Formats: sequence, structure tokens, C-alpha cells
Amino acid sequence: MPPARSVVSGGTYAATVTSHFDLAIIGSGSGNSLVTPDFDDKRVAVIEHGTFGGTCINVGCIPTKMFVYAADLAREVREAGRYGVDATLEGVRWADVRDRIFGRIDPISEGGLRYRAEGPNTTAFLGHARFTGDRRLTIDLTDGGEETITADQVVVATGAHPVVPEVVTASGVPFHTSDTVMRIDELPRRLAIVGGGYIAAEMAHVFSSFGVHVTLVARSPQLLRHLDAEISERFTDLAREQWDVRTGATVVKVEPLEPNGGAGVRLSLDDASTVEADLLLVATGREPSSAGLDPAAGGIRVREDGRVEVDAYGRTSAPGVWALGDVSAPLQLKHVANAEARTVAHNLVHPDDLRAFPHDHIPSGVFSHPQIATVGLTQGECIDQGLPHVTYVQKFGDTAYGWAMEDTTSLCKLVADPTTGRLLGAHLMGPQATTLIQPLIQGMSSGTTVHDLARGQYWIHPALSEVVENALLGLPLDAPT
Ligand SMILES: Cc1cc2nc3c(=O)[nH]c(=O)nc-3n(C[C@H](O)[C@H](O)[C@H](O)COP(=O)(O)OP(=O)(O)OC[C@H]3O[C@@H](n4cnc5c(N)ncnc54)[C@H](O)[C@@H]3O)c2cc1C
Ligand SMILES: NC(=O)c1ccc[n+]([C@@H]2O[C@H](COP(=O)([O-])OP(=O)(O)OC[C@H]3O[C@@H](n4cnc5c(N)ncnc54)[C@H](O)[C@@H]3O)[C@@H](O)[C@H]2O)c1
Repeated sequence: MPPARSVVSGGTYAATVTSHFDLAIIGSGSGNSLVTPDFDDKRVAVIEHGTFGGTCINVGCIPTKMFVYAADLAREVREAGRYGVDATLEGVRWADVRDRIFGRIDPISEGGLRYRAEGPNTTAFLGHARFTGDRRLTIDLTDGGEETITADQVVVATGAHPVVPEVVTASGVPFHTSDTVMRIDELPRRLAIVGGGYIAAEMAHVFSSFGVHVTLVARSPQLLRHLDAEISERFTDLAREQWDVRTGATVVKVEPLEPNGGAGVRLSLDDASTVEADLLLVATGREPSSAGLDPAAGGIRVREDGRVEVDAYGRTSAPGVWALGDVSAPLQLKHVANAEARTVAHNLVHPDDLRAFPHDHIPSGVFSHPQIATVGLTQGECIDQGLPHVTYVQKFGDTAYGWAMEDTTSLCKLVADPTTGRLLGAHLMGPQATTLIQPLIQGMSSGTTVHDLARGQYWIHPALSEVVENALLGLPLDAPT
């Protein structure tokens, strides 16, 4: 492992580095995968101002889901008595859970940096990149000084970062975001989470399953309000059974619990109620990391919401400059960033055969309790768009495996076009929802009709996937198409 130097080239610090590259990539998350064999005989720079490897591996999808797995286990032990299996959760060794997770992850980041630093044609710059001209970047190196490079092509893959409301930052009270909360030294007794989206739902599940009292403060009347209304409503009801959920509530004041500071926080809400907690987690969205790039200096247009403007092929308004992932994508999801990176990797070397981003039928999952998975249109969107549609809701509890699980709350809701007999959307809430949804994503992507999806293949009996089969068969379509 080379020491953490700002400019790493060939494993040794290079005082004078090559200043012109064939390709410069800003951001080592999904951007790092652009260094394909097509670039074996070309010079590539990867610039990173944070932890090498980006969000997903270091502070996003991977560690959160590793915590979620442990949380699911803890919850199952607690609930085993329902099935006549008596078990007691003796404790959760937070430090051991945390260290197991980061003990796997941290070496991956280190290995990724080493691989780029020691690559024969790659240079890893550790520092903050900003545009200072057309395809010209000035890098404020992490350990001081700056370096200016140019490149034939530049890819902006700078991701997104947490937004923290001013009421929190102005208070001076210590708080966490998802970037830091997974590394805390010990579990708090009480955790307050501000936000009602993905991160809030997943972190509330993790910490409450580990025995922490969780209070969740959300501005909107329902949690996960981007989802199908029925799912969002039912999830909010189930959340209230697990956590102290304050919906339709805005935080108006944040202050330390003790007059002289120290641990603990008191939140005052606009309904005159208060929340007291030992730790505060802010999960109020992530904004694209575009501003710090000085995009205008590079001729790069940015949308009102902060996303770098790209066309269907990933081209920005500046010739030779591309963007992908959270900094420009319509959704902040790793599978979207990966798909866009595959597209840009092709387009970089095939200027006469450009491919468009595959943005149809993008699914997403929320790894909370319960788990949620969704793809396509919601019923509400069909109504808003005046689309003819039919729906069907299949309860997990009305299938054989659902009986085994004594399930009373899980569901699979399908939305279909009665004329074409094709699926328009699928929305699942319950155990393994993110896995169960896959045949429905496949059906939508390949344009298979509901009838062919249901009857064109076997479904293993009495597997949980019969929920999906029965949901398809339940859709009130006129006739098999
Ligand atoms: C807690 C959490 C859980 C998540 N869970 C999931 C999940 O389960 N499934 C899912 O699909 N998605 C999940 N996501 C979203 C997913 O992590 C992101 O969509 C994905 O990582 C974005 O990849 P990216 O390459 O666009 O950006 P990133 O991976 O964020 O990479 C951008 C990199 O650019 C660097 N950078 C930024 N600006 C500069 C600059 N000016 N100079 C140099 N370097 C710079 C950053 O430090 C960063 O390393 C989660 C996100 C979070 C926060
Ligand atoms: N499983 C996954 O795929 C997964 C998991 C975590 C994160 N992510 C990605 O990361 C993104 C960021 O996650 P997130 O949970 O921070 O964002 P989010 O957009 O999912 O939710 C943000 C929440 O904060 C609320 N909010 C916004 N501003 C607020 C304010 N000033 N005061 C109070 N509440 C406010 C919103 O109403 C919303 O409930 C997600 O949109 C998602 O794309 C994905």
C-alpha cells in the first residue's frame, strides 16, 4: 500500500506528473470502472478527494446492507416465539458487528487505490478537482499544493453528498449523517432521525433491531412518499408500531440536552412537541456534487436541482466532457450509476456508435423492516397520466409460504395495462421483496405479457415466489394476450 500521498503514480510520489491524459475521471466510485482494457495503451487519471471507491462501497449500499443483515437476524431471534421457537437475544456486540463490516470494506478501498496507483497507465490523484478551462482541471491536493492537468476526455462522476438543514448546522449541536453514523463507538440509548426517506427507513430498522429507541421525524404525512400510496401508507403504519414516528413535523429548534453541551440533543417540532435523544442522525437527502467543480469554468451546464446536464448518451454541454451517476442521473441508485458507467465506457471509445443510457424500468429497494421493492408506474401515476390500468393486490399471507411465515402484513401490488396485457408497475412490501420482484423487472424489460409471465414458466411450489405468480394471475385482464 503506497502511503496516502496526494499524487500517486506508479507506486511512488511523482513530483512532476504527466500533465496531459487521454482520459481524466473525477470521482473513484462508479467512475473507477471506466478504466477498461480499451484504455490499456492510454494514460488515465483518476481523481478522488475522499475515500477511494466512492459512496456505495465505503458509506452506502454495502455497509448498510451488511448492518441490515445483522439487524434482520436480531429481529428474527426476538420474534421466534411466534412460531413456538423460544429464543432470547442476549445482546448485540455493536463494536464486533461494525468491525466485521469495515474490516472487509476498508481493505477494498485501499486495494482499489493501490491498483490505480501502481497501474502502468493510471495515475491516482488524491485531492479536489475543479474545472479551470475546457477539459482543464486544477486539483487541490489533499496534502497541500495543487496540480493542473488537461485531458482529451473528462468524465464527471462526483456523486452526491448529504444535505443538512440549516436548523441543524446553525445549532452547533453534533450530528451524524450516513457518512459517519455507521462508525460510532457505541450504540446510543435513544436515536433521533430527521428525514423520512430511504436512509431514515433503513437506519431506523438497523438501530431499533439492535435495541436502540428510535424516534423518526418526517416533514411529510407519510414515510417513503415516493412509493405507491398504498405501500407508503402501510409502511408508515408498520413503522409506527416499531418506532416513535412523528410525521407532518418540521424541526424548528435543535439544542443540546445539557445546558453546557455534551452528549444529547433536544429537537423542538412545529407542533410544539419535543424529541430527546442521545444521538442525532440527519437523513434529509443528498445533493449532486457539482457546485465544487466550478462547472461553468469548464463550459458545463448544471440543472436547477444541481445535477450536471447530460444528453441521452452522457455528454455534457462541454465537448469531450461526460457525466454519470448521482451527479447527473435521474435517480441516485448504484445500479443506475453502474449502468451509466457501462454506457459511457462504450461511448468514450465509440464516438460513431453512441449508446443511450438504459433508463427504462429502473427498480429500487428499501432494505428496512419490512423490505420494499418497486419498479415502474404506481397506480397514482397511472391515474395522473390518464392511463388505462388495472391493479391487483396479492397478500403474502394468502399463499402457502405466507402461512408458514404467519404473515399478515406483506403484499404484492401489480399495475397492468388491460389492453396490451403488459405490466406497468410492481410494488412489493414484505420479506425478500427485493429478490421476489426480479421476474417482474425481467418481464417488463423484455415486454412479456402478464399471461406469459405467469404461465410461460414453472413457479416452484410452495415457494414464496408463488406470491408473484398469484398476483399475476389475479390481475383482471380481459383475456390472455
Ligand atoms: C447510506 C446509503 C445507502 C445506499 N444504499 C443503496 C442501495 O442499497 N442500493 C442502491 O442502488 N443505491 C444505494 N445508495 C446510493 C448509491 O450509493 C449511489 O447511487 C452510488 O454510490 C453513486 O455512485 P457514483 O459513482 O455516482 O458516486 P460516488 O460513489 O459517490 O462517487 C463519487 C466520488 O467522487 C468524489 N468527488 C466528488 N467531488 C469531487 C471532486 N471535485 N474532486 C475529486 N473527487 C470528488 C467523492 O468523494 C466520491 O468518492 C446508497 C447511498 C447511501 C448514502
Ligand atoms: N436502498 C437504496 O437503494 C438506498 C438506500 C439509501 C439511500 N439511497 C439513495 O440515497 C438517496 C438519499 O437518501 P435519503 O434518505 O437521504 O434521501 P431521500 O430523498 O430518500 O429522503 C429524504 C427525506 O428527507 C426529507 N427532508 C428533506 N429536506 C428536509 C428538511 N429540511 N427537513 C426535514 N426533512 C427533510 C424528505 O421529505 C424525505 O423524507 C436516496 O434518494 C436514494 O436514492 C438508496
